[in-house]
Amino acid sequence: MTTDQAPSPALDALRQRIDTIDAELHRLLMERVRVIDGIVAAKRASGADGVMFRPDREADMMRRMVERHAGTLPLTSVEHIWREIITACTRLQGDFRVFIDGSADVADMRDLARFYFGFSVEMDCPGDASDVVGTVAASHSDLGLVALTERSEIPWWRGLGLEGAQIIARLPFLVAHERPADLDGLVISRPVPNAGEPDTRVFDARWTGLLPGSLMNTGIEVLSFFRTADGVDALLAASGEMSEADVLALCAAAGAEPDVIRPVGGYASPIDIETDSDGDEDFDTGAD
Ligand SMILES: C=C(O[C@@H]1C=C(C(=O)O)C=C[C@H]1O)C(=O)O
Repeated sequence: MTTDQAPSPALDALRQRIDTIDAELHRLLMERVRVIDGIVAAKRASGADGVMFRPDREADMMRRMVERHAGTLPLTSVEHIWREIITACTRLQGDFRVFIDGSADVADMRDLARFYFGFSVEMDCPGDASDVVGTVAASHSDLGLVALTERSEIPWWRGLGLEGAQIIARLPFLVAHERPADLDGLVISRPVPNAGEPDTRVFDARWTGLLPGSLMNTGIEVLSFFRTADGVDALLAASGEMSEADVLALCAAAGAEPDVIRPVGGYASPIDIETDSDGDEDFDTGAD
């Protein structure tokens, strides 16, 4: 018999405390769902239909979670628990599927989808990233998950647009050197009703010539690019405070003169949980 099985009043008392906490957590979860019922009614009354995810609200919730977190429970475990809760609560408002990009590593892509959208959501793989974009654009409220690679085999973002499928989130949202489900990806959906201004805007930009290295020094991030016969198709991310004209001017100053620049969505800025604004390592991510 191990010590653990030996009668110990102290251990019994602690387990009773865990049981009480679990019952309270469960009670609070059920109470949360009753509040969601009210949110469903309020959204219906305001005419909201289609995509029920509200990425800007979720980003705020996650930021507050990071701020209040303390102790040894890895922050990414808390994140995962909340992702399961939020997705379950969103599905109660209207069901949806997640279409995943078949050109990425299957295991990494499934991990990413399961981490953010839980284990009960239906997943499907219609093909490559372009197929995901097309399938989401033709859907009522489904989501797409596309892997971000620096150099893309296809300019899959050409099918995006603010009226159809667009970028609504960037993953992982909590950034750490080592974390579970760490594939870089973008979430795609049809327009989110009453969406706020994103921290970062994303553009489809095309120009003739090379990709100037100095573009990255302008504050613009090249999320991905595709080389055409005589130029570049790029997916560019810029601060939400920059206008389309600002982005165009920065590109031109760096030596790329886009003849096409189109907004294709945006996202809440991911949070680096290893380095706070002072540069201190503050959060336990569960990494070795
Ligand atoms: C509850 C809402 O809908 C969704 C579910 C959320 C949740 O469970 O907390 C948060 C944002 C939305 O993605 C909402 O819009 O507030």
